Amino acid sequence: MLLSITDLQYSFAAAHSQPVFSKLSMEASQGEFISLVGASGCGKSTLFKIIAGLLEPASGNIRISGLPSLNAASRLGKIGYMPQQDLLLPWRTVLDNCLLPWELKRDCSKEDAVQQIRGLLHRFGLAGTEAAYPQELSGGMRQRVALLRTLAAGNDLLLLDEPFGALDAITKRELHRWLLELWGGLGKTVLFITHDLEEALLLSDRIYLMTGGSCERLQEMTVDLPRPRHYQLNYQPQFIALREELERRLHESINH
Ligand SMILES: Nc1ncnc2c1ncn2[C@@H]1O[C@H](COP(=O)(O)OP(=O)(O)OP(=O)(O)O)[C@@H](O)[C@H]1O
Repeated sequence: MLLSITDLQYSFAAAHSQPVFSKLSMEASQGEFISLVGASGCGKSTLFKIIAGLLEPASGNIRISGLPSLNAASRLGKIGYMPQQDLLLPWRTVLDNCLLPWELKRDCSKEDAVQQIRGLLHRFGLAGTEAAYPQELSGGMRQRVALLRTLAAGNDLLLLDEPFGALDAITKRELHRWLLELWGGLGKTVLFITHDLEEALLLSDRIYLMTGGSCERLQEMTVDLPRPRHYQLNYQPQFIALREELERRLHESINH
């Protein structure tokens, strides 16, 4: 198992007497694509911040690659994390933004790092943008740069928090196609937060339904659809049935 979380508990400061979650368990295998869906405020982003090492849980275990559970400081930098806002630095070019992970690690020469980033820019359909500044790019391009920067850190586990949430339907559709192709060739494990149920079904092997509060084992749904997947799948009866089931279960879990 690449990621195994057991009995996680977390509360923000005293103002919130209720824990965000009190006994949360979940897991992800190497190469799996997993979406997390759930009502706004149920704790999805908080869970990502804990896994990434930005927040320390009150209790519980987070094991990565079967190693003993690490504290937050030791997890920091070992997991690729793309927060909801792209956080590209406006005063840096695309290339310099993408070099940030290398600047933190300096695990190879700068020339090698630049060459690697140029290869990725090409693969991400961003060739020719390396000298541009983030504000000169479209929303879809910015998200691809942010994802590239997350990938450039070289971690096996990627946490993507609503990466396409703010994009229009057509751009989103293009990025789905692109992400499916890219992920197919990378062997990375992805945890993906979304409010878009069709997006979750199209991309994922499994979906966790988060309710927050005192839930124990998260409800999950296996997306048993063949790969490679494409958008036409949305109109097929098997997909529509899964969408109905997911919506029903989500509704039930929220009103439980
Ligand atoms: N820094 C903070 N201090 C105090 N409470 C917080 C903080 N960040 C989040 N919360 C609270 O914790 C709960 C979970 O928030 P979180 O952002 O994890 O939810 P979410 O499921 O990601 O929501 P959304 O889908 O709207 O992004 C919410 O009740 C929120 O108000």
